Amino acid sequence: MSAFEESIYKLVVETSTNLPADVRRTIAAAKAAEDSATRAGLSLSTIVQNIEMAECNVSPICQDTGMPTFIVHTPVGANQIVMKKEIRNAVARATKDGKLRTNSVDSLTGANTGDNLGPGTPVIHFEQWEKDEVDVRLILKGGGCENKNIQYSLPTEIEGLGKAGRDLDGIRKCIMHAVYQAQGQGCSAGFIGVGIGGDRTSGYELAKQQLFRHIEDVNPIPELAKLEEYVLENANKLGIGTMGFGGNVTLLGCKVGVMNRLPASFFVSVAYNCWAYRRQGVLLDGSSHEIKEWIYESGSNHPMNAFEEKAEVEAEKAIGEGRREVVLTAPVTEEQIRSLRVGDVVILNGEMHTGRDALHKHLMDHDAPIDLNGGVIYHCGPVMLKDDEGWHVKAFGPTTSIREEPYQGDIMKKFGIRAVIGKGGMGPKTLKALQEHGGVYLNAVGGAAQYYAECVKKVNGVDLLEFGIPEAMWHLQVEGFAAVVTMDSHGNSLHAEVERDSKEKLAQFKDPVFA
Ligand SMILES: O=C(O)C[C@H](O)C(=O)O
Ligand code: SF4
Repeated sequence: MSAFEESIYKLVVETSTNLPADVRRTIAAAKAAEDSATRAGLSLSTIVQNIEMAECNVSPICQDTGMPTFIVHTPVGANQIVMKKEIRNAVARATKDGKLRTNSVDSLTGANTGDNLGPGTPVIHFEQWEKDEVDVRLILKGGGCENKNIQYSLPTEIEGLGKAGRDLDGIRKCIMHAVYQAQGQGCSAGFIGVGIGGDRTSGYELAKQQLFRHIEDVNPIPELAKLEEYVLENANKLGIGTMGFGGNVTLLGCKVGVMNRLPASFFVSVAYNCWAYRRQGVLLDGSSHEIKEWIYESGSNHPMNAFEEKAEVEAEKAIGEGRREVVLTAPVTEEQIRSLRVGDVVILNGEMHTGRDALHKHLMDHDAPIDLNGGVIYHCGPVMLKDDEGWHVKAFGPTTSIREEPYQGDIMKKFGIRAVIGKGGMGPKTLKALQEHGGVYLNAVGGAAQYYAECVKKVNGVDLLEFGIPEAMWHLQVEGFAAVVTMDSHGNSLHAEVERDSKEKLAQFKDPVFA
């Protein structure tokens, strides 16, 4: 393997497994700002613990290792064709080693290429510069937060905020709304990059580029520096909180860039990134292609002090403060499920089955490959590796549940499923089905892929592997899998409540600020 390929491989592994110091500092500050006994506080403890486990296990922080996006600056005359080939080789190797999930899927057939290579993946942008070194930056931005990106075309009318004109105040309203509409579904607390201007394509690109800035930098354009500061301070007043559980911290960073536009267009493009803000970069020697320096301060040597004992003490404190903890072993009964209420913490033992987009669609008009009566479905596309002894779980966090809203209620009834685990919550159709059928929705901590992988004691089997590793139906024996009841069989939904409250709070930002 060439030195360039080796350096890129190191960059991929570091980006996927070790959150940089600036991100860690920001998350640690969020944790300090949140009452540790609340749902949001407990989730932040889990997140912190997960970050340290990922570094220690050299395994993905989150199971969704995102769309690998490289920005490469090369000296004039460097062979970019060879570099591109070697970047692709490094990505395929990192996938084979379980550092990246198999994330490249044929858009029409759904077939997974298995190595992250395919038309359009990975994304590689080249630029020449008049320096001797090669600068390679990588961002791994997952699908759940990517789905929460949003683009506004000014002037417009924004729900809760009224008219947004073609000025700084209109831009302010777009950004506040962008944070609101993400709720917890992009694994808040998140970071946003904003692109003002451009066309629809370059505007989004500019927004994503902002995510390469250092969290602690200050925007050189004074108006934009003020805007960033304003958004960061005020978005946290929306009360959405970590995972959309409600709380003091909703946004961890806001970076705004600007470019020219056509006279007729005025786009504000927002790229939403989850707390699992995985971006790193390397500066390579121009001739040896060895790593000279890392662009972002390493997360190693920045322990976040989340030792297991401490998280346990916090969990006990939370329970002491009136939160119920219920231990359940799957399969579960209707009676057990009907006794659960929003706010209860469920500790699950026994077998669970993964199922996401392909499986839900499939189950609508096919039989289930196994008996699901009293069963637990986990919205999760894990990272799995196979060796001589069989399959092993490498990362096991939840995926965004709302995508299954059209199917979930029907499938629960059809197969007698009693519990669904995921993140971000589900809508009215599922809530109604939970009530009629006797079911529960449990919210796990999004992105906490190492934390949950440790709960898996055995891989019992797999069905529908032809859907690809993330979409297959994995049957897994778990122990001590903790999740919070956020939708119960009595018609209560924490998600609906937080959305309602935050919508009311959004209205306080209606009046002009940057006149
Ligand atoms: O695909 C996934 O595993 C998760 C996705 O990033 C999500 O946030 O829903
Ligand atoms: S699951 Fe959450 S943390 Fe992971 S990529 Fe998706 S949005 Fe990010």
